[in-house]
Amino acid sequence: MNVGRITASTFLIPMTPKRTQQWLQVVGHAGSFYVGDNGTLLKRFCEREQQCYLRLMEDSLRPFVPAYHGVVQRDEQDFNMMDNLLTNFRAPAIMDCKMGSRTYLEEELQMARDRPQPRTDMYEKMVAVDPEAPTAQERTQQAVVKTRYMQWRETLSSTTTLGFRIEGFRKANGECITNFKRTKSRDQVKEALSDFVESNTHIMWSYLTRLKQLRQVLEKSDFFRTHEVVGSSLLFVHDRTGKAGVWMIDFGKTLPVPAQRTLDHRTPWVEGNREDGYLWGLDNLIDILAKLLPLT
Ligand SMILES: Nc1ncnc2c1ncn2[C@@H]1O[C@H](COP(=O)(O)OP(=O)(O)OP(=O)(O)O)[C@@H](O)[C@H]1O
Ligand SMILES: O=P(O)(O)O[C@@H]1[C@H](O)[C@H](O)[C@@H](OP(=O)(O)O)[C@H](OP(=O)(O)O)[C@H]1O
Repeated sequence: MNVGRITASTFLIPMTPKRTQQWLQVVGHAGSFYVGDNGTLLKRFCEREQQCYLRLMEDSLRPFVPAYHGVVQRDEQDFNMMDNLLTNFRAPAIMDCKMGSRTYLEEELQMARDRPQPRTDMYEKMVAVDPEAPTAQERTQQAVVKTRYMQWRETLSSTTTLGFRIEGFRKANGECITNFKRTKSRDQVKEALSDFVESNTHIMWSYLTRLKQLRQVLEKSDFFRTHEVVGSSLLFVHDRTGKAGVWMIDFGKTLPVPAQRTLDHRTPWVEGNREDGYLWGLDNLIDILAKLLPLT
């Protein structure tokens, strides 16, 4: 599904007479969401994502994902209905971190080999950041293949070196920052995280505690053990009342591995092993956040 990208925009759409539902999309494809009734969010239907949510509702990870409420139709299109994670926050700060050391599926790599489809939009996004990045052939074609673009994005940012990257955030004061394509080193990530939480140690502690709980649950989850989790994000939300939470979102590229196989999510990826580096990234994220706090 390619419905365009957004950098940051605000949707304040009243859905019920009783209460105004607030929602704001930090990053991701534009045009994929509607705000639903009673604190729900509708995301453009994706069967893979539906299958994941159905399984996650039965898994120990359930408290760490938005509750899933099935498929609904709007304007003759199907949507997955889930909880809007912003519902119980006031003017929240929101951050999207894309997890894992790889942002494309093994099957996408195979497809790119079998049927390469060079894209001009990705070439343009690439040269906008680094005019020197395209190869001579890409320059001639004025186009790049998607997996090559994704790999370039991974090495430019912290995806390859830390196993996660900050995609963007909105601070409690409404400021939106999405220019993290070159945020790569531990120090750069630290600085960005510190800016997001506005150096509030209470919020940092809350995030750290929640991430450690998530790690414990991930290490035991049947769902996680048996799925390649690619392009999924952690959504961080806090507000000025001191409330904070982190949830896993975006399972459009999360696939079951063949029966009898399992993943540990820390072993480095080599093509064929399906490893995604998710837990390695979470280890690094926890470590970086902990170092922002005194005496952890
Ligand atoms: N359940 C939710 N509650 C609140 N906000 C959400 C929820 N799901 C998604 N969002 C918002 O929408 C953004 C994009 O979500 P998501 O990653 O699912 O979309 P996508 O279009 O699949 O993204 P990508 O471009 O990475 O494929 C998130 O960064 C977040 O701001
Ligand atoms: O962040 P960027 O640099 O804008 O690049 C986009 C990002 O990698 C998305 O994750 C990807 O969508 P998927 O993860 O769904 O593949 C999208 O591909 P697309 O243009 O084919 O939708 C890319 O354009």
